[in-house]
Amino acid sequence: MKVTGRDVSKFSCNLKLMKLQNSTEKKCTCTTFAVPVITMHKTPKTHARKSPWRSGSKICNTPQNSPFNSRQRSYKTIGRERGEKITNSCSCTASRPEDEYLSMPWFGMDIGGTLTKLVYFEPKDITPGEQDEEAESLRSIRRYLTKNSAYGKTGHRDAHLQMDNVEIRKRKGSLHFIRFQTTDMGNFLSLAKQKGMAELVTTVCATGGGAFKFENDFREQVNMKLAKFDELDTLIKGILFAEIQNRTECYYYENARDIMKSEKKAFDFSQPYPFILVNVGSGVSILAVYGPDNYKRVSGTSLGGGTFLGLCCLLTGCNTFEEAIQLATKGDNRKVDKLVRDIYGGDYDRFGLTGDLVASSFGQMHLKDKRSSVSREDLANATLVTITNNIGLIARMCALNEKMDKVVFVGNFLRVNPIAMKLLAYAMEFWSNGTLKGLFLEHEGYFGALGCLLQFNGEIAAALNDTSDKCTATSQSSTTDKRENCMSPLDDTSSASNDDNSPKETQR
Ligand SMILES: Nc1ncnc2c1ncn2[C@@H]1O[C@H](COP(=O)(O)OP(=O)(O)O)[C@@H](O)[C@H]1O
Ligand SMILES: CC(C)(COP(=O)(O)O)[C@@H](O)C(=O)NCCC(=O)O
Repeated sequence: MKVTGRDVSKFSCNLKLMKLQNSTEKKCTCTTFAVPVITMHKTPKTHARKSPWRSGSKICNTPQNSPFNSRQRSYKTIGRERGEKITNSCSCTASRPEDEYLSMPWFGMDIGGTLTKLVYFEPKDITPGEQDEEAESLRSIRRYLTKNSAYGKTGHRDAHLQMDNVEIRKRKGSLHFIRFQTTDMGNFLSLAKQKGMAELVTTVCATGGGAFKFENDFREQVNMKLAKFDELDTLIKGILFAEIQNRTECYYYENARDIMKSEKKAFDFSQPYPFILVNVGSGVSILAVYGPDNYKRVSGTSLGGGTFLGLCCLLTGCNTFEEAIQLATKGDNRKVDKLVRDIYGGDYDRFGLTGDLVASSFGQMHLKDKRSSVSREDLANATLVTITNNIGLIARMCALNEKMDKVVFVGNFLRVNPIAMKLLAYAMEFWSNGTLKGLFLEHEGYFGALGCLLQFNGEIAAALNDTSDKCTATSQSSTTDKRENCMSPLDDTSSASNDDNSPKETQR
């Protein structure tokens, strides 16, 4: 699946910079600076674009050894090129990371508990003039990232997820989706250094727990600062952006109640709200989403993708997620689990529990003879079914509690994992008597990184000023009161809809 972009000009997004890395102001003597994102939307379409990634021209007299001078493109130049408002002011400081984001390469990074996800924007509208002026290291990074599909020990580019014809900050290009094991961060940093990234990039937009954990490593090893964004904020922004870009981003399983026959079908997710969002990463976070900047974290469980992989490795001796899934595909959980029929001899009719339902996960494994007859494949399958059913159950309870009828599952646990997706689709539909729908998204685990990259999108940031969403708070809680718990204060419209908990559609 290669994705060709749709018009995203109406997309609005409100990412919050969690903590500005460079809190010490770097004084400069410049007299002008560009207001980088605020006025982007006022740029006339006809405005001539010049080379946006030329490096070297300086405006701020920052110290020689500062990462803000030689590696950064002039703010003034950037502003003029992009038609941004040039403000006469002496208050220019180099402490605003948003200024630095303007220079290419553009990345968004989600450093998760298991995998690091990197989304890279490759400009495709480079003019010959720009090409001449482009720094060689920038060109070679672009070539390296886009021509290869494997990097270092564990890096992979998911070429099938590439998004073409995407417009970000008035640049047309492609988005590339790259992942590597978070445990391989040391190698990634060495590679980044070796490829000259450290000379070009001063600030990386990052999310996920690793944005905090590895902050010092980035600074010390490659002299890069991390501009940190909340992983749940960026997750939602990334999802909304991908949905707008890609008509077939969202899908469901038709005939979900018959797992053998259920089939993937596109779902129109253009009117998404409200919905339950289940992010199955190493662990699981469950959100109730009411609007682009209006959500709360309603639940979570530590029994997630990491649990599946960990238990599978323990039980089967496998070493990779792909191997675990392959084993699970060939196995049969019924040899491991205790079914209703193993206990009742058939169905438990009174409460609608059919005989083939799992009554007790791994419930046969206390018996020596049963233990000796199960295969690695059966154990892998039972592990997958156990973890997936548990996630499905919690998600369904959350949907019931929030009175929502759509449950969107994301996260890399679903990667190459149709068994889990079909089981989740089944669980949503069957246990709700058809009132709940399980939905899935093609870019599975990349939304956090994508949401981070969208910081580069001038239109989106500019839309912040116009949008009726007035959510600005950054606190997060997991209590059940929506008002207290909401990530952002609600404006009148959204609070009205919030009072009514019914799963009605909210216009985007
Ligand atoms: N190549 C892989 N290596 C390790 N885990 C993988 C891989 N592909 C999918 N997974 C699954 O995805 C989970 C991580 O999902 P992800 O959304 O990236 O979460 P996190 O942000 O916590 O790393 C793993 O726990 C595992 O179940
Ligand atoms: C701590 C996390 C948000 C980290 O995200 P992840 O890297 O797992 O995607 C997630 O693992 C989680 O929500 N765990 C469950 C915690 C709980 O509610 O019990």
